[in-house]
Amino acid sequence: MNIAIETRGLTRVHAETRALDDVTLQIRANTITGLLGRNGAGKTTFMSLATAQDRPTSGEVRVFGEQPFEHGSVLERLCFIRDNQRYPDDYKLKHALRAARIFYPEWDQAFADELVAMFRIPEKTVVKKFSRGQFSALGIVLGLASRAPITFFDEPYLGLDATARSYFYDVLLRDYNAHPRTIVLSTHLIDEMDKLLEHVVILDRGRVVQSADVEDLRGSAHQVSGREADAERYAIGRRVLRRHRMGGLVSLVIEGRLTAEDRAAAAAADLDLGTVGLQDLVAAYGAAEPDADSAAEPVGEPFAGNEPTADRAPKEARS
Ligand SMILES: Nc1ncnc2c1ncn2[C@@H]1O[C@H](COP(=O)(O)OP(=O)(O)OP(=O)(O)O)[C@@H](O)[C@H]1O
Repeated sequence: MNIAIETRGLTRVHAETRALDDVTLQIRANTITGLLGRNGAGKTTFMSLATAQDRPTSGEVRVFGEQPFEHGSVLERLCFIRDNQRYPDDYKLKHALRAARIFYPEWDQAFADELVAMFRIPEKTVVKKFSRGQFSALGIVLGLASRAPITFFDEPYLGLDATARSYFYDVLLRDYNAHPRTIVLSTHLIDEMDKLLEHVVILDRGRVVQSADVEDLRGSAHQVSGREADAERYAIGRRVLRRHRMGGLVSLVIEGRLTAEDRAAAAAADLDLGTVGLQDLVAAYGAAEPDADSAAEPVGEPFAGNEPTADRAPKEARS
């Protein structure tokens, strides 16, 4: 397996906050990996450390086998598009493109021009006067046209309208297929990006609670719904990741692959079985706050007592 990024015990502490806490993981080369997790989970911190924009408190990060800090040959292969990127006051589109052309060895100007036209990025306005969506679009142009071997996007869609977001997902996939490379992106729009992601790393309060291929994750749980008493009986002895209650009905996200016995048990109890969406799985693994309120958890009510813990987390997350 070709590894692009590897961390061991990576930790970043700010005063009282463990922004990243003993993170050991690997990100495969030539995959699109989603960094998922609630606000403050440590996603930006992870990207800042991997791109040498910040230093770990302890532990280490290796990018293409090297420590990135002050390692020019590694840094020139990285592109980090931050959601709050700063540009010089007088910078216009052409200045940002010119700087990118100098900085990124694989820069594709024709592709950048195509993207600028599609996103309708203004040429005469200084970047600091851009709308939020135009600002994000500029980041996307720089990130994609850089063709950097590893490109990090930190919530690249902020302010983009639905048409522009859909265009971004399409063009990202098209360009990634034509020019395979490693893409790491943080997102809260899990349902929208579901089809883009091959691997996900779910962070919660600075720790990795899941690092898995999306296909494996999808198969790692199932959903059962029906009358509450019947569903709860089915759940006895199984680990319930999420509960959604609707009147006398309940829908449970249950850890574990569906077996023939599960199907028989569900059919006997007149329960419906279904697959679990990535959003629900992430909520189950990455946002399982026992007392999170329902407004913060629109997909359902987390089940107290079933919060993922280190001994329940998968092997890779624990190692
Ligand atoms: N420079 C800093 N000083 C103090 N605390 C910080 C600093 N940078 C990050 N933190 C804290 O570290 C934690 C992780 O922050 P981080 O920005 O990595 O989260 P995130 O997952 O990217 O969040 P979001 O989804 O809201 O962007 C947060 O609690 C944040 O307040």
